[in-house]
Amino acid sequence: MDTIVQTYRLTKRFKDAEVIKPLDFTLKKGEICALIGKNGAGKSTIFKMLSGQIKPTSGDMQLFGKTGKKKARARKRMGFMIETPAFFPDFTAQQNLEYFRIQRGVVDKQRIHEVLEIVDLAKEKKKKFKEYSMGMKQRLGIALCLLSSPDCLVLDEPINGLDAEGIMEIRKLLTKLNQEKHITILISSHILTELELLATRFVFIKNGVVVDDLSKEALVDKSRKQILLKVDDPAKAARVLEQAYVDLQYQVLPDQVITIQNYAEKAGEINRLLVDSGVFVREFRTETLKLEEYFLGLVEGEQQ
Ligand SMILES: Nc1ncnc2c1ncn2[C@@H]1O[C@H](COP(=O)(O)OP(=O)(O)OP(=O)(O)O)[C@@H](O)[C@H]1O
Repeated sequence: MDTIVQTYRLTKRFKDAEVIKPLDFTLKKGEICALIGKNGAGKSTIFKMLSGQIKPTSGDMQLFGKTGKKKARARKRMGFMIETPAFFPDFTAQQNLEYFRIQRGVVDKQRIHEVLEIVDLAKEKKKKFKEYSMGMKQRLGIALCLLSSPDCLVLDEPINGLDAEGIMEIRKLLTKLNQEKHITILISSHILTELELLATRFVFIKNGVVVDDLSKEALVDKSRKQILLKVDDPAKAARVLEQAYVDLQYQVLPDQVITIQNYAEKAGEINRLLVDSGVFVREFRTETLKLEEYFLGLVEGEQQ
């Protein structure tokens, strides 16, 4: 079974507000899938529907290919960290995990030591939770998710508020879980750059709608350099360019501006070609597309 999550036209309405519009989403085995959207976009609501914490208003979903009652058993193969786990501040990390191990019916006592090793907290297991840094607290939360040896982790903003070192540690940990333990990961953030180095797929969400869904390769592609030119006759320029380059990707923008996405290395040649064809080129430059700005444009904007 290669599909871990599949939703079909899943929606959620709170009173008058439809906060998740019909959502068709697939999470494939082995992915580290980042759900990116600003606060209020609907990330937690999607995760809560997946975890069973809240009921969808309409639509359906399969977990590990199961629906109906079998879905509940399939859900046990997933570890969710949606809200900060309610650890006891005066308990040590080990005592906290022991409490939840019993509560969740995990039989193997040894598992506590295993998960503390995995999240690199074994040496600090006797420290009280309240003495932990933010990053350590988050890693303990992930350890708690791992107690039941899940095949998939769903983590809601686990690096929110962490410093650079904390973010790097979580990134290292999640990469290790994915590559060595073959755990599929669905993770959310409101900042693309936090997950840019970690995820293998990026799903952008705005006002409860998926506005883009890109592989890592496609994302890297979008961050390549582009050519920006300002000409007197954009239609003519476009004709000349299309004749010269069959697979040219370009956009004609307002103010007689044309941007070319996939030929930055041929900037000089393109400039010459246009001039030789009688196009008056007023401005010509290559620029690096600011990925963060581009995607902020995608996920920000007025709430509907
Ligand atoms: N229980 C609720 N009752 C009413 N509205 C809710 C409820 N839960 C969430 N919402 C609304 O649904 C929308 C989506 O919220 P959600 O928490 O899913 O967003 P998010 O992308 O996870 O953002 P954040 O990172 O701020 O949690 C928001 O407008 C929020 O106010």
